[in-house]
Amino acid sequence: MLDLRITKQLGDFHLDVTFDAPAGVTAIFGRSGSGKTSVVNAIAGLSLPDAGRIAIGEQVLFDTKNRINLRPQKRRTGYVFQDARLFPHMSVRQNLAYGGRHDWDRIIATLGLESLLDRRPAGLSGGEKQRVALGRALASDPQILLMDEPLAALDAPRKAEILPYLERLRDEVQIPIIYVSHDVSEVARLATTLVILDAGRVVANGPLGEVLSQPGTVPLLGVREAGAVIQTKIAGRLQDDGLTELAFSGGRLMLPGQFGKLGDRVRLRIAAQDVILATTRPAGISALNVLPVTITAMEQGRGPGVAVRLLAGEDPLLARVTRRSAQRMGLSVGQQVFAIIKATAVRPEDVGH
Ligand SMILES: Nc1ncnc2c1ncn2[C@@H]1O[C@H](COP(=O)(O)OP(=O)(O)OP(=O)(O)O)[C@@H](O)[C@H]1O
Repeated sequence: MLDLRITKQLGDFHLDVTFDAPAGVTAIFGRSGSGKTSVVNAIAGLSLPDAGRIAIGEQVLFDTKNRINLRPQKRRTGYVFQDARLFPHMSVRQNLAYGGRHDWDRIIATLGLESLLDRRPAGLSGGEKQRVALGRALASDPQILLMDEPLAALDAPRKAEILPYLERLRDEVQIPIIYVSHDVSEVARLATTLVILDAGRVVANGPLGEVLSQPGTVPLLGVREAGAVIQTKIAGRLQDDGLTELAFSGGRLMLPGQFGKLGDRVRLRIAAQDVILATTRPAGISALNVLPVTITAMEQGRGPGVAVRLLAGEDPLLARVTRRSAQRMGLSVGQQVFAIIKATAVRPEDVGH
């Protein structure tokens, strides 16, 4: 567990950040200039906070009160940057060995590096280079992995290619992974914990599903990007229709596509704008997914929209409706309504594991 509490003045910019990061992926999300890189650099020891404390488990990396400031080399951090920064004259095998020899075979298997070992970085795709950079960072046996926008330089197909490796890594390694990103769909796919920064401060922080379903996050994520993430399991297949049935605490959803075997876990992001609300169970509509839900919070935005937090079973969902609709329907907290999710609204990149 990372335990961080720091302040730093950078010109006119004041950074004042406190959060904990358990094992798994803690995504630090925020728009450009919100302070994400400054936080990661403080963990790595590349920049010195004015005050605060940074500890990983029992080990204190930095503490102004007790005058502790471990040098970067002593912090055992694995750092992966936006560009892979591999040594061009070395093979993949040599690049990995430069990191170290820790858990070598498992790292190679987890990141699918077997077939790349004898190649040089110049011959690798952007996604392959990042996998090697990640392997090199892990081979040094870090106690924390820091990833600063590792996919930002990749095009959509390369991103789609590398995301399953990152999902596997998240589920296999025991150390905290700090993942900086300004891409909501990436965060929704990977994060266990989400920290949202705005102008140098933490404005939301907690388990991913909880944070993403808070109506207050809508303006921070953007109205089109806002939406909840739910964990489901594959419960069935309708072969003829090409539909998969996913079960979660709130009921069952039918989605087009194949997402794995029966019983596999599937993580699904449902954009707030793709959820329609009805006060009575609708009949005669084409949408396949109608879930009984309870309204648990509502928040009016600056524009014409109202963000509505819903509970489907034990899982929170988020819907965005116009203020006019909310008034006309008489929506209020505690009310039982129906959420309608169009089967084709969930994009392939919003389905993960
Ligand atoms: N050495 C410095 N002196 C003055 N201001 C700085 C310095 N370093 C960073 N800043 C300012 O601090 C703010 C936060 O920068 P930081 O790079 O941490 O943000 P970020 O969220 O990582 O942004 P991006 O996504 O664009 O990388 C910015 O406004 C930046 O201009």
